[in-house]
Amino acid sequence: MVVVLAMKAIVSVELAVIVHALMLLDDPLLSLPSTSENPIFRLRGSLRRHPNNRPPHSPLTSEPPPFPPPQLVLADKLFLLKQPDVQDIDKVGFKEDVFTFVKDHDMVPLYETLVADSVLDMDRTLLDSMRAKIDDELKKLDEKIADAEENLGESEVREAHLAKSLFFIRIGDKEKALEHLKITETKTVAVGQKMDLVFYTLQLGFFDMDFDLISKSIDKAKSLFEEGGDWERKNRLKVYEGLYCMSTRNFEKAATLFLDSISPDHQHNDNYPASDEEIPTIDYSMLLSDDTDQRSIALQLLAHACEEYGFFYLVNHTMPDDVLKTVLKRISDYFDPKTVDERRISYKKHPSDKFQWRQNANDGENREYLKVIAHPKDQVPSNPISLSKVTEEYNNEMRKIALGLARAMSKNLGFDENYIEKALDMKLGFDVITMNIYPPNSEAKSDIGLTDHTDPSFVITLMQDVNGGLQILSHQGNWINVYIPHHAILIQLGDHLEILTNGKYKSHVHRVLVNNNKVQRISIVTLHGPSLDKFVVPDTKFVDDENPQTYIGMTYRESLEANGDNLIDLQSSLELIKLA
Ligand SMILES: O=C(O)CCC(=O)C(=O)O
Ligand SMILES: [Fe+2]
Repeated sequence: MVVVLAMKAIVSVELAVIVHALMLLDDPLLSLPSTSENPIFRLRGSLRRHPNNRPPHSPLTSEPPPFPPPQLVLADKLFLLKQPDVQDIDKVGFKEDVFTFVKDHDMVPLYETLVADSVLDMDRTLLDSMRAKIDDELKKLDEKIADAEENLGESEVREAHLAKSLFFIRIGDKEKALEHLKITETKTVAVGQKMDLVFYTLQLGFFDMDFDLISKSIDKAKSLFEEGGDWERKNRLKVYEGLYCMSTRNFEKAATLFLDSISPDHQHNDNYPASDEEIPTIDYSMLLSDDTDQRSIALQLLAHACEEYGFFYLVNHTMPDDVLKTVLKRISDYFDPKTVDERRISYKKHPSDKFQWRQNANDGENREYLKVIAHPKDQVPSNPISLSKVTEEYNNEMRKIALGLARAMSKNLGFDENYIEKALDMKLGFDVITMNIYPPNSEAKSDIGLTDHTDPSFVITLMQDVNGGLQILSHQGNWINVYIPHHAILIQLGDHLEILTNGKYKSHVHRVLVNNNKVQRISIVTLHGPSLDKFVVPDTKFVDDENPQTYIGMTYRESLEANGDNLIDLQSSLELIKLA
């Protein structure tokens, strides 16, 4: 009676919370399936997620296992059945549910235990029929494995072994399931698929609260992620780890993990409808990979994202987690609502072309922001504020990423990899960081955090603390809600890449909503520009009879001065640069 003994051993509040937390993630699981259909397949992909919240457009990924695992619903009912304070009338219902589940999934080992514990009555005919079905099914699964091993490819062999592992999970035979998951692992190459096997193991661990198995599996998953892995699986692991933390009473860590993995329901605003269309995801590590196949897949995906979208999420990049965390913390401290007057006074005293600070709460804009020059070094003011060191570190890291993208894009455009760097003279590139907080530390006067605009520069990189509010207008004219996966960077192409490529790679309009003051959000937006003196004009390579030159040339400085109070203001002047 492993299950029930383990259940008893657990402090009731914790188990109830854990199982109910799982259930909250997917309401349909509250009722047990009443058909003989295998819920593992029926519920595949049922993890409630933002529609935009999908793995990269990468052929190397596949669907992870269902979440939450249906067996945990069974564990919940079994637990409630054993509680003295649960009403008898409710117990009758739970007993029926448990019986149906056991019967539908041929869970012979659990049935025998429940009969021995007088929870269920013995029905010999049922037991024999379940055993016969298991034998029958195992025979078929073994035949499939033999056939795959003899006649088919590696992926079919893996699939056949996985099917047998899932069968043992379904009938609740933990030992055999673990044994067979190990065999399946030896047939698995892709990191994502290896992760999925760990998720199945975690499901087994949570079913009977096998803490040793759970913690070993979490460690294993984490080390697998060091080899790569998509963000959705990483999010999923956070939920599992959060549950584990709850069961060990580490509630603070659990809360952080849950919040990190949550989807941004709060970001919708009925007055500014936008779709949840998928935004491409590019794996930076694949762009730099030594494996030529991987690199070429990543380059193709990047070319598609640049031409068809003009924005994408960058994952598996090189921005260190601690640098991002520190900069976000410092910005949050800096925007302390109690010190807003100090900031106002301080910025009156500073050169307005080196810093710009504003607090706007009006119909057209509702944000507080600080803009600072981050590159080249001789432009960076001797910054008196607490942020200078962290923004310098952050920008050093982000510059490397922007230059890495410049190299990849140069190749995609048919040039050698230094092309963009030279064409925009990025060694002396003018980088400005804008730190935004929405709504500002005063009541917002409208829904608009930042109104529709495009940005000058080569690319714009954006990181943030929470999702919510940013919308991008697609080239097809639809507004799309942006949901940046945890720790990913949103990359947007800037006006000057559009000018250089004569419109092949376009910048795009975007805006920020403040969502009725529901969520306060910090973003760090860097415009990685050409050097101020670089004359930027469409390259002749992109100009021919079919594609006449559509932009006039001017230096970056002239383009920034054309439409702003000063350079740091960074207003787009694309409309002035565009030929009719
Ligand atoms: O904060 C955001 O999400 C976007 C900000 C932005 O577009 C900008 O600062 O140019
Ligand atoms: Fe912007």
